[in-house]
Amino acid sequence: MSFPAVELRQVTRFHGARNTGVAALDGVSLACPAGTWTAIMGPSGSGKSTLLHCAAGLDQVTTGRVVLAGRDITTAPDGVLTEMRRRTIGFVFQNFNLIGSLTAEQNVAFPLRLAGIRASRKDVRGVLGSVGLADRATHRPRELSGGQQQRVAIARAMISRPAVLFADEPTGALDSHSAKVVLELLRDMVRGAGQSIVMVTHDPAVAASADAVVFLADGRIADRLDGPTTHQVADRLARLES
Ligand SMILES: Nc1ncnc2c1ncn2[C@@H]1O[C@H](COP(=O)(O)OP(=O)(O)OP(=O)(O)O)[C@@H](O)[C@H]1O
Repeated sequence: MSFPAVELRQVTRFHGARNTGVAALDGVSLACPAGTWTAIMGPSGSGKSTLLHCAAGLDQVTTGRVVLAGRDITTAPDGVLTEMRRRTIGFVFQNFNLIGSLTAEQNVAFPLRLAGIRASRKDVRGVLGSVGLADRATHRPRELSGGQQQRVAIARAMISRPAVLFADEPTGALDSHSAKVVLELLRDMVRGAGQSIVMVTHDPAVAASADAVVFLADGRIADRLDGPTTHQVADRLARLES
């Protein structure tokens, strides 16, 4: 892919009236190159979730443009966005968002089924195997630990080979060992398959797994670190929060 995975051009997102409302994003321009992992950080209320939602086409910008995997989605109709959600982008959330009544393998196959594609059992088991859960294929979410559930969610995102994975606090509900496993899987997606990740996190150690960290403050990009260390990230964040 020669174009950025995600590009925001002069994006604003107002909540409420334009003059009196809150500018959750206020002139944000950002290009995340294909095959890279970008972390979004910033104080509470700085616009991280809004940025993720606008970039993924889950929320509409007030002004500016959003280009996702080379396609301008700013005013794309619902049908196009739905299609992109099924084929081009994947999501991993803090609380896993698995379907409780389905087994691990049924959860993994679910997005493809929605897209009218029948995933072979071999493919589904293969992806579950790659996240270390080959022996848990027929377990339901309640029979799995938090870390295992998040690995099922990652397998579900991997099976359609999305160009861009959006992750919202993907390790927020996990212990440190499970978090490490999940971060290694995300790293494999970027390194092995050339996929791109845009991730919101509050945790400097998690952000340091990314290739770059973009810091927001009051809806604007306030800082950026490339090749970050945990210490550098914590230091920059503390400056923004002080
Ligand atoms: N639906 C909404 N209506 C009005 N204001 C909103 C709405 N959604 C978000 N905001 C405001 O926009 C700003 C950015 O919110 P956002 O959720 O993007 O921040 P955040 O950085 O993700 O925060 P946190 O770290 O606390 O989750 C905040 O001031 C918030 O109050």
